[in-house]
Amino acid sequence: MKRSDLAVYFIMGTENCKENPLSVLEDALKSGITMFQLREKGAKALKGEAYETFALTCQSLCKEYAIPFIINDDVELAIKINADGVHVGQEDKPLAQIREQLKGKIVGVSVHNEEEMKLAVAGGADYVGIGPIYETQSKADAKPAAGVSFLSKARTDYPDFPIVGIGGITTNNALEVLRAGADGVAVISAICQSSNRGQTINQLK
Ligand SMILES: C=C1C=NC(C(F)(F)F)=NC1=N
Repeated sequence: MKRSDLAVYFIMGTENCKENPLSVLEDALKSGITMFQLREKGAKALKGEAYETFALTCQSLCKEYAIPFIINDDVELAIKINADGVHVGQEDKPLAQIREQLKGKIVGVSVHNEEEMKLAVAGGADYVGIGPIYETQSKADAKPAAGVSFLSKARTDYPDFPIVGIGGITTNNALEVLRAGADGVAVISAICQSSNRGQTINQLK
């Protein structure tokens, strides 16, 4: 994984799209996203066979565009379908165990403070997600918007570590996140709901 892979990190699940999620993903891939995370959450989340089939279809679309395909939380599925990696939160399995299970794959970790950042870096994470930077519509149990202050601090403490900002990021505030030191921005709604994804994605870079 290169730091530039984090430039426009699209995250999506079936709950985030009104249109067909696969056509949204293909349009986003055509429009220049640099990384994709399948984050299947919510009351109507796909489960079992349907979830795996959907994941495999997303994976093959990403492969067509040579874009890293990341699974949120589900380490077992990521291993089973040989995804390019996983993104995990603080509540998931110990990072050391995930790192062991996914040697050579991308392991991303959500961090919210200096202690979590220190543990993620020491534990072998390939990148960290910091947020929510702004108010988010996409995560029901999100912590309050933190702004860019912790992101700036993390960049100061870890000048060369891959960091992506997440939470309420749009074409209107992405630049602030990058100026604060993020390698890129993770986006759900701004891309899912865009009427011109090519333009939106260019304005996030
Ligand atoms: C809760 C999350 C926090 N950060 C990220 C990412 F942007 F990928 F780092 N993904 C998530 N699912």
